[in-house]
Amino acid sequence: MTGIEPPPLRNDCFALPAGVEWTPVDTALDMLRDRLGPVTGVEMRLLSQALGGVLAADAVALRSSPPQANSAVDGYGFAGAVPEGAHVMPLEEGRAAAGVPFDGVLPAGRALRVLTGAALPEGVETVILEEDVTLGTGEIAFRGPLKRGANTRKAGEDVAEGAVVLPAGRRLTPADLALLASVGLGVVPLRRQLRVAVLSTGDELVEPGETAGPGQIFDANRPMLLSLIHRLGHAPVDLGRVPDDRTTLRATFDRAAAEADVILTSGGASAGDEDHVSALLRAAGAMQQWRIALKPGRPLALGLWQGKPVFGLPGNPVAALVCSLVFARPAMAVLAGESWSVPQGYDLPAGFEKRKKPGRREYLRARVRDGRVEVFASEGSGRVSGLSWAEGLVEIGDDACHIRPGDPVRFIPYGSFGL
Ligand SMILES: Nc1nc2c(c(=O)[nH]1)N[C@H]1C(S)=C(S)[C@@H](COP(=O)(O)OP(=O)(O)OC[C@H]3O[C@@H](n4cnc5c(N)ncnc54)[C@H](O)[C@@H]3O)O[C@H]1N2
Ligand code: MOO
Repeated sequence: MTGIEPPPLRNDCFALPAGVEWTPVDTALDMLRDRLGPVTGVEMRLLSQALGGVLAADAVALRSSPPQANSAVDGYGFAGAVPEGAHVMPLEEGRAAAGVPFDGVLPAGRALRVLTGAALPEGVETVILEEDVTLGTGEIAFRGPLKRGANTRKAGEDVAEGAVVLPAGRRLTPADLALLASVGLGVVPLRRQLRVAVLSTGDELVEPGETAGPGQIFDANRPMLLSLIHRLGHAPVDLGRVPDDRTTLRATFDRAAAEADVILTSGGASAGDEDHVSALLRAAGAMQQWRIALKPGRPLALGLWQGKPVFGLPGNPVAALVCSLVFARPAMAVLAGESWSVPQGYDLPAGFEKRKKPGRREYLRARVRDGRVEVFASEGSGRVSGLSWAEGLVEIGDDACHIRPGDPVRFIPYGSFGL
């Protein structure tokens, strides 16, 4: 499995259905899900280096967990159940501890000292908690009833040997590492990290911290997109700022295609005189100008540059983030070998009023206060402060046209998008 590389993407993978003027968000998402696939190779990695990696194959338990029946408490073990009432049992010499099993068979009617995690020796089926026992000389006294199997854990009760514990496409969490370790997996096949090139376009852009002249603005999208990619578990490749000059942009695209698996650009995505991203992709013959029934984020240019998918995000920072979260995030996940996931939202009462055109999905910057969804004061797509003010997005459904305070609306926390 090591070193296997998947095939390149087909040239028409971003083509939208013919005859649909404004494509609904869900149709566009279905298309991405169906037409994209992993583009990254596979390597074996130690569990200690596997956090955040994407499983390239189902993880199968090498052994049951727990591997044998064992005690859930510190106490005394014996065979069978005991009825209600007082009981006295003679104590067997020795004990069973985790990792140090009792070497023998416990005769019926006798009790043995057992500690938490100890494999149950033959003859022990039930354990009584030490707090419920009076210890005498060579015997214990306690009260029933106790069911057979009380305070014990069955072999394989968590996972059976041979069971699939995690599916291919899973991005590993700290809890997943515990699960894999518990079933004996010390090495796992993981996808190589997806490399995502990020570049900003526009003559007006200046690096934050530098001196900006009149008419110039600081590049806000690049730090946002680079850190987003990092958060999503991919490897960001910073290709800097590119002026509105087609030769330089072409050279930067060539570099991006050589150094990365996917290219994210911002700015120049629509069809104006200086919209060089879409112009270049169009000239390369593999460009789709998506017309998605979505606000913000109408102009989204998708294409392939030397076989590498390009997401031409709109320049307005709010649209750039929304398009990244709604489209680029799931697409990059699939390219990285992850399984498709829909960000989990919560229906909560609106703390705002809004009218909108039906037939178009809208995402507003939002946060939850006192159980109600608040939205940012402005819907302006250049208002970066609102992105930072928000703690998530509220998704206003395609067909909604009038939201009144108290109506249920879907709030999707940034965390559900992986931020
Ligand atoms: N005639 C039309 N004009 C526009 C339309 C339209 O449909 N018809 N759509 C508007 C919408 S909606 C958006 S969004 C923008 C997207 O245009 P571009 O992707 O071509 O982006 P630019 O024109 O290059 O920039 C838009 C805006 O964003 C600022 N910007 C760009 N990059 C950055 C950055 N890295 N950091 C911060 N801000 C950035 C740029 O200065 C512009 O103000 O088009 C509308 N126009
Ligand atoms: O993409 Mo524009 O508003 O839709 O910012």
